Amino acid sequence: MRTARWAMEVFVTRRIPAAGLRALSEAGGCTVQQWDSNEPVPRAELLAGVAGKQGLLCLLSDRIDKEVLDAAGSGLKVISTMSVGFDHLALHEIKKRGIRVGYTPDVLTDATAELSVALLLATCRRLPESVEEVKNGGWTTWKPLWMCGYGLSDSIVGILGLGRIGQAVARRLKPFGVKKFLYAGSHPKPEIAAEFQAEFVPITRLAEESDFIVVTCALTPETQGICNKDFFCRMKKNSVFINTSRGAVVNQEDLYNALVNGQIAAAGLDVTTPEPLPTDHPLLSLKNCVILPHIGSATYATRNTMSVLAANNLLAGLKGEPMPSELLL
Ligand SMILES: O=C(O)[C@H](O)CO
Repeated sequence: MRTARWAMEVFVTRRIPAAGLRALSEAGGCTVQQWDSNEPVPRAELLAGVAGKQGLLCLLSDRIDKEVLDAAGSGLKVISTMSVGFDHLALHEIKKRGIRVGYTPDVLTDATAELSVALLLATCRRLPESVEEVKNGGWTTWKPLWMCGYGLSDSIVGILGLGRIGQAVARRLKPFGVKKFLYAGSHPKPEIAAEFQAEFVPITRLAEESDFIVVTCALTPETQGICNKDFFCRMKKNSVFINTSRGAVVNQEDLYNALVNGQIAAAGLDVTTPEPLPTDHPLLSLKNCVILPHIGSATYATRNTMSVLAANNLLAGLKGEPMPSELLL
């Protein structure tokens, strides 16, 4: 634990990039208490740490629910999450208490879109499997029918959730020769979709017609488990499924069955339920499933910028000023 002298009190739930902590300490006027570790704050420490604080800077791995809000007490004014996702925050309880929320959209869009494309290519061109074959002696000679996968050229790409990250993915995939973009979501976005000549379709059609599906939607009650048995059954046998949003958008048992039964060709996941995925999880036994440890936004520059934005959101909220990125509840 590290403590510095300020007038308002804030709790920071993890070791964050130095730039973010510096932004807090240079602003003056607060006392910062931090769980100064790379590992998540234990629940008991979170409940104790937040007690009596006016500000909370948290991460997507911290569940901020009624229990935490009660432990904080009525003085808590601002919650600033160093993430664009906010499904870990009990927004209904937060709103009831009049607490303001800051988050970090935009600054991680490029990094996350880049990782989505990397994961898509790694999955459809079987990169982890191929690297493994080189190491284990499976590479005996050049073979016409060996390690073949699927390419983007002339393909149909379906984006589930054409938000900031979905658009940035489409923008990056277009030069690979994608024939057509489809998108599904809560409503059509004709002006945005025009850039990619993307067609708004029901999710069932997205599943049926896409060669590649990239999930970039937010996790909400509406999207929870939306990629389920029915969805995977509709997908083409040679199609590839990519998820860089939140694990809970996918019914993982249904995905496992789709991969094992050859209903779809492959899947690439940067997000799972739970995180971390237990090392004996069935999905990890599949060669046609590439799993990354939620590294969408993990560039040094992006994480620095996220931490500074999270700090600035917190400070602005504490001062009663407009936040650089406030989540409107
Ligand atoms: O919600 C977020 O900020 C992302 O998932 C982090 O990569």
